[in-house]
Amino acid sequence: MFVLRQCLTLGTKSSVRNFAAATNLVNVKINEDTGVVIMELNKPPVNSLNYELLEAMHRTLVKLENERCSGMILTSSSPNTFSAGLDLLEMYKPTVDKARKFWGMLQNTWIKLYSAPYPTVAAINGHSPAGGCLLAMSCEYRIMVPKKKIGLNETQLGIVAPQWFQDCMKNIIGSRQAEKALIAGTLFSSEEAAKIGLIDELATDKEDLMKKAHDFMDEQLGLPPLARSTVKIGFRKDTLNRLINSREVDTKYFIDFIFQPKVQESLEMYLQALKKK
Ligand SMILES: CCCCCC/C=C\CC(=O)SCCNC(=O)CCNC(=O)[C@H](O)C(C)(C)COP(=O)(O)OP(=O)(O)OC[C@H]1O[C@@H](n2cnc3c(N)ncnc32)[C@H](O)[C@@H]1OP(=O)(O)O
Repeated sequence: MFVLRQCLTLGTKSSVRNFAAATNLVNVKINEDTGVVIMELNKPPVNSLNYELLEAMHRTLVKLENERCSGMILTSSSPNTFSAGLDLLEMYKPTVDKARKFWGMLQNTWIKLYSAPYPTVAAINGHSPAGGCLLAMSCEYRIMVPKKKIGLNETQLGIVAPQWFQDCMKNIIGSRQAEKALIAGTLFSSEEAAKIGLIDELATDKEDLMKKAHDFMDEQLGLPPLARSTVKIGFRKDTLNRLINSREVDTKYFIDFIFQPKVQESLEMYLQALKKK
């Protein structure tokens, strides 16, 4: 299988097709021979997750349900950042309608990604704070380049990671470690994240990252797909259902929270600090 994949990625026999995407916010390529898809986030400079990027991801995930997709590798075209998390401008002084639409699309995208039956790998080629960490945690396996940061740092911004973000972290690193990390809003270095199991493997560089992602994919493709996906969904269903059964409450909580003057103040200060950097 490994040799076959090397041939395919070296291009001798491979047939890689670009997915016709409605926008260039995501680059999507499917290997017609293996069915493995690479979804590359492409919203420079830092892949901040605004409505349009989330919609492009969601549209792709829906489309993959009808393609012969055997697995998906999620990565980024940015040299330094996997994703900077939610676009702060979506939360800073929005209208209620805009905030509601944005949050609904985030929920939609997460539900599709977290419940994808095929194997999913996050090839984390840069920083991955907050919503970026959520995307990575929603995949089944995480590989990361060295000396970058990952974590749910919301507390540090004066906001709170929603329950489903917290659940994803608990499911990966356990309740005690997650509680400490969430209260402090810890951003872990790649190396620290590997130690606590927030990421599964370290890679030396982008090339090694993609090689390791394909290696994991090869292992998964050797397993009976129905048994594999049944176990995966079994593990994830409580976390999924917790959000699916309370989407409206979750949205209301988000809106009530971000419209508080103190929260808007914190966001304004954080945005200014980012601009001054
Ligand atoms: C009850 C519910 C309450 C709310 C729940 C909210 C849940 C999740 C929250 C989030 O995901 S909030 C987002 C948190 N993200 C961060 O804290 C990361 C902030 N960014 C950074 O730390 C850095 O940008 C980086 C990712 C480490 C990359 O550093 P780099 O030096 O390469 O790039 P910068 O110069 O800092 O940034 C370039 C450019 O992008 C703008 N920007 C960065 N991050 C964001 C963002 N998340 N949203 C919007 N814009 C962002 C940054 O201001 C720069 O802009 P310009 O100065 O070039 O205009």
